[in-house]
Amino acid sequence: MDSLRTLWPYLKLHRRQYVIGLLAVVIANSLNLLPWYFIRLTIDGLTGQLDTDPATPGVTLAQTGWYALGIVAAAAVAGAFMLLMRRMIVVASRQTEYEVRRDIFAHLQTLDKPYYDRAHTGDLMNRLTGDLSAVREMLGFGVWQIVNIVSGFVTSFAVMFGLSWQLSLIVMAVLPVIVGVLAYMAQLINERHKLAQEQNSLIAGKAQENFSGARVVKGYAIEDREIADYRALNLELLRRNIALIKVDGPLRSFTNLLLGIAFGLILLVGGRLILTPDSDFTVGKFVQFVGYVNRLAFPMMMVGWITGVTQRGLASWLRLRELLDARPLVQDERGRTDAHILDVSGEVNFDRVTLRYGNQTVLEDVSLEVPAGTFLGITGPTGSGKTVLAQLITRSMDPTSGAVKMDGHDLRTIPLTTLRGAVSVVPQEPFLFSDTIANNIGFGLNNAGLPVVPTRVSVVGLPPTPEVPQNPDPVRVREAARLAGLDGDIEGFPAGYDTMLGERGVTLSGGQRQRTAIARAVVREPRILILDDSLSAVDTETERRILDGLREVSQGRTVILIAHRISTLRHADHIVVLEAGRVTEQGSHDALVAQKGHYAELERLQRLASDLDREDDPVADIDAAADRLEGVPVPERAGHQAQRGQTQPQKVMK
Ligand SMILES: Nc1ncnc2c1ncn2[C@@H]1O[C@H](COP(=O)(O)OP(=O)(O)OP(=O)(O)O)[C@@H](O)[C@H]1O
Repeated sequence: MDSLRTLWPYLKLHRRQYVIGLLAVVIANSLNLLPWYFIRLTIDGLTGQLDTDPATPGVTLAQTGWYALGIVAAAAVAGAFMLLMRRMIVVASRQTEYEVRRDIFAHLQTLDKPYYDRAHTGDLMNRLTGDLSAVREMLGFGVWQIVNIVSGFVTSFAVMFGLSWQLSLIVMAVLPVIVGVLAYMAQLINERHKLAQEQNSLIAGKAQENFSGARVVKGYAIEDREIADYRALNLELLRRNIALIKVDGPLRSFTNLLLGIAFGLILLVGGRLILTPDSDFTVGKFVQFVGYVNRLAFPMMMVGWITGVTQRGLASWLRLRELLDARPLVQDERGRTDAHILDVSGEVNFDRVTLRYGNQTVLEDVSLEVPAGTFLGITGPTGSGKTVLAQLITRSMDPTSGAVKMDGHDLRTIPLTTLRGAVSVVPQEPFLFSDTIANNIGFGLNNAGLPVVPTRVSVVGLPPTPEVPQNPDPVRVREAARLAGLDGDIEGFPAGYDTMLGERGVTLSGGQRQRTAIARAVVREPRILILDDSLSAVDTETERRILDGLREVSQGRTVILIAHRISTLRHADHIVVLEAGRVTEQGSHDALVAQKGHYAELERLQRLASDLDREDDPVADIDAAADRLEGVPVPERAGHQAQRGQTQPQKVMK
C-alpha cells in the first residue's frame, strides 16, 4: 500500500488516460459477451427450440446473416475499444517509465561521492533497466489485465447466473481452488524471480567491473580466473532461472485437471437440465454458458500471472524508491546554508579539523590558513590524509570536529552550488568520457542555456528530442589545453580537438589523461584549483610546462597541489607535510629543507635518485628541470618559520 502511495504522484499525472482506458476495457469486455448470445439464438433457432411449429425452421437464413453481422460488429467495436485502451493505458505506462527514469537519473546526480563509493554500478544499472521495466509492466499490462479480469468475471457471471444458477454454482465452486493454486504458483514464481534478479545484478556488476578493469585483468593475465568467476555466476543464474521455470509444471497440470472436472460436471448437469421436461434451459443456452466458461479460462490463468506481475512491479518500485530516497551525506540545509553567499575569494582556513572514519582517525587537529591566491603544496607519505584534506575543501564530507572555512564562512553555510562552482579538483584517477577531447576539456562549461525538457510528454505526438549544446567555447578550451601543457599533443591527434576519446576513439597515455583533467579543471577558472597527485604520470619536462601554466593560472587564484615529488612542490608559496593525519612540518621549500625533517629527507633521497638518473637521462634530472623554473617569476615565498608538529593556525603569506 505504501509503495502504491509513493507511486501516486506519477499515476495521477495520467489519471485521465487510465480512466478512459479502463472504461474502454469494461465496454470491450461487455461487447465480447454478444457473440455467444448470437450463437445461442442461431442454435436454438436451428434446433427448433424457439419455434412452436416444429414443421418450420426456427430461424431464417436472413436472420442467421444478421446474427453473423452482429458477431462481426461486436468484435469490431470491441477491437476499437481495445485499441483505445492500448492508446491510453500502455502509453501512460510508457510515459510513467520515462518520468521515473528521468527523475531517478536527476536524483542520482544529486548524490555524492560517499554514495557512489558504496553503490555498485551494475546494481544501479540493473535497477534503472530491469526494475523500471517491471514497474512499467505492472502499470501497463498489469493494470489493464486486472481490470480485464475483474470486469470479465463480473459481466460473465452476471449473464451465466441468468442462464443457469446450478451450472454457475459448479463453476464458482471450482474457480476459487484454481485461482488459489495459480496465486500460490505466482508467489513461488515471484520469490524465485527475485532470486534470479539478484543474481542478474551480481552478473551485471561483475561484467561492468571486468570491462572497467580490463587493463588490470590483461596486465595480470587473469582472464581464465575471470572467465571461471563469471561462469560460476552465470551458472547460478541458469540454476535459478530453471528453478523459476520448474515452478509451474505440476501445478499447471493440476489446474488443468480441475478444469477438466469442472467441464465434466457442467456437461452432466447441463445435459440433465436440457433433458428435464418443461425446462427452459435450451441447447443454445448450454452452448452460450460453455462459451462463457471458456472465456473465463484465460482470465483465470492470468490471475496467477498478474499476481506475479504486480508483486514484481511493487518490489521493483521499492527498489527504485530506495534510489529516490537516498540522500547525500552533505547537502544544503535550511536554516544553516546562507543563500546570499554567491562567491568566495579562495581563502581557505582549517580550524582544528579532525576527521574519523569509524575508529580510524584520518586527520587530527589540522589547523591551516591559506590566503586567497596562495600556491600551496601538500606532501606526505601515502595514506597520510592528503586526498581527504582536499576532499574536505569540496565538502565531499564534513569534518568530525572543527571547521573548514572559506572567507571566514564555515563551509556548511556556503551553498553547495557556490562552493562547487568555486573549486575545481583534478582527481588522482581522472575519468574521461567517450567524447571529443574538446568536450572532455570543456565538460564543466556547458551548464548554462540548456534546452528546456518537458516534464510531461503529451499522448499525441512527442516533442522533438532536445539538442544538448556540445560546443564549449573553443578559445577557452585551447587556452586551458595550453596551460595544461596538452596543446602540442592534441595538435598531433588525427582530428585535433575533435578527436574522439575512449571506446570510440584514441586512447590517451596516463600523462595525457592527467593533463586533460587539469585542462578540464583550469578551463572553469575556479577560485580554488586542487590537483591531487596530478603530475605523477608526466616527465619532468612536461611537469615544468604544466607548472609554468599553473603559475599563470594561479594569479589571483588559490592552487593546492598534492604531490610526492619535491620538484613539483619546491616553488610553492607554502608547503605542508602531513604524516598520519597530522601536520608535522610546514613552510617554504628552503625552510623545510633547513628543518631537516621528513621533507628534507625526501628531498635528499629524490636528489640522490635524480643524480643517479642524470648519467642516463639528463632531462629526467628533477633538480635540473626545477632549476630551469628559476627564470619563471615566482611569487615571494612564505616568510614564516615552519614548526614541527604545529597545530596552531599558520598564516600562509603571499
Ligand atoms: N571513504 C573512506 N572510508 C574509510 N577510510 C577512508 C576513506 N577515504 C580515505 N580513507 C582512509 O583515509 C586515509 C587517508 O587517505 P588519503 O586518500 O587521504 O591518503 P593520501 O595521503 O592521499 O594517500 P596517497 O598518497 O596514497 O594518495 C587512508 O588510511 C584511507 O584508507
